[in-house]
Amino acid sequence: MNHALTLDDVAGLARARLSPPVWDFVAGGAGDERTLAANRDVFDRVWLRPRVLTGAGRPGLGTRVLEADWAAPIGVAPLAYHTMAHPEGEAATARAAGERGLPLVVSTFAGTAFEQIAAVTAAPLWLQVYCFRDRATTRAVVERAERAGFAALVLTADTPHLGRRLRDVRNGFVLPPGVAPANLAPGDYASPAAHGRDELDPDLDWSVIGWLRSITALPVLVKGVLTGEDARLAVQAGAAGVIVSNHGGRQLDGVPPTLRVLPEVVQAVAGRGPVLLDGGVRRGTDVLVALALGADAVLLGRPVLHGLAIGGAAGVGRVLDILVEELTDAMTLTGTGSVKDAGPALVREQW
Ligand SMILES: Cc1cc2nc3c(=O)[nH]c(=O)nc-3n(C[C@H](O)[C@H](O)[C@H](O)COP(=O)(O)O)c2cc1C
Ligand SMILES: CCCCC(=O)C(=O)O
Repeated sequence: MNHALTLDDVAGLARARLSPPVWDFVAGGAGDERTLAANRDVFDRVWLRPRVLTGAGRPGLGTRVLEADWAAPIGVAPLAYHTMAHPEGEAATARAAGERGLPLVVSTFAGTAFEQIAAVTAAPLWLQVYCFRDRATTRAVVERAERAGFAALVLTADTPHLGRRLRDVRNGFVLPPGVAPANLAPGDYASPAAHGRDELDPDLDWSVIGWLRSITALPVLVKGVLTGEDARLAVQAGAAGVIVSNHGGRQLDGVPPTLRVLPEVVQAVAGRGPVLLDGGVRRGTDVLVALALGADAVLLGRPVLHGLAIGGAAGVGRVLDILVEELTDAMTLTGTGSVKDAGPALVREQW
């Protein structure tokens, strides 16, 4: 594990550890996986403009999001069933993130009880909310997370139903034995595709933000925003922030890579709350580019499950350490002293 020097190294090791259908469930995207590929390719089309002799010295990576301290502008994206990758699941992830002062967004479909997750980290925990047709189910999940000490809700808005993930269709993917949601009532969750088709509420509109705010005191962020128009509506509806995300290319194939739409979302939100980005972040320079184009922080998805697969909490720790070290390197070598110093002058499109 210690010879893994990049997140791609970790992915390579993880692939050998996971069964092919689980690997495909994690790695795959919707349709032809055009959006999945673009999320990464877009970072290759941007170059950094380093400033020299700035006197910036060793950079400070710390930042504040929703009045909480993060040791770096990097959090863990909501991912269903960490227990698919390692038996200790979200508890292992939370331990690794917590030891590093980094936040974790816990999925509605977490494989570990919220209370167990909260017990092992002092870093911020946010609950990702899937809104079910049965609002009582959603309400129970939200109340449980709030009681466990979670600090914010992240409403996933891009999933009126689960996208067409052809790898899973071809594999007839079902959850491995022993993997189930730990914070939902017992039920038949074996096929994410079937459950995601039948149980999620496809009729949601912006009033759901008001409803969530009526059942909890927690701030609500909206995840899955890809246009300036929706970013504006999110803030108007009472959202505390937005997450620019195409669900890691797993929902509609053909929507743009997140980095491309980040500037229009940042402009629309206009400082009225944090703007986070996920999708394809695999290197410290990717983080720095996202910050330069206006993100307050990024969330990391699949690499976290890769880390779990290769070594539980230690594996996730390795993934987070690599990204933090790479970001430190990139900030040092561009003369960027702090997160807030990263601005548009730092990047240039490929020419
Ligand atoms: C296996 C897997 C499970 C996911 N589960 C959820 C989930 O439960 N809720 C959610 O909002 N997003 C979920 N996502 C999407 C991630 O939060 C995130 O948007 C995406 O993975 C970021 O892209 P990246 O993997 O390229 O870093 C999932 C993604 C993967 C790969
Ligand atoms: C029903 C599980 C949904 C998990 C999810 O959001 C994803 O796989 O992208």
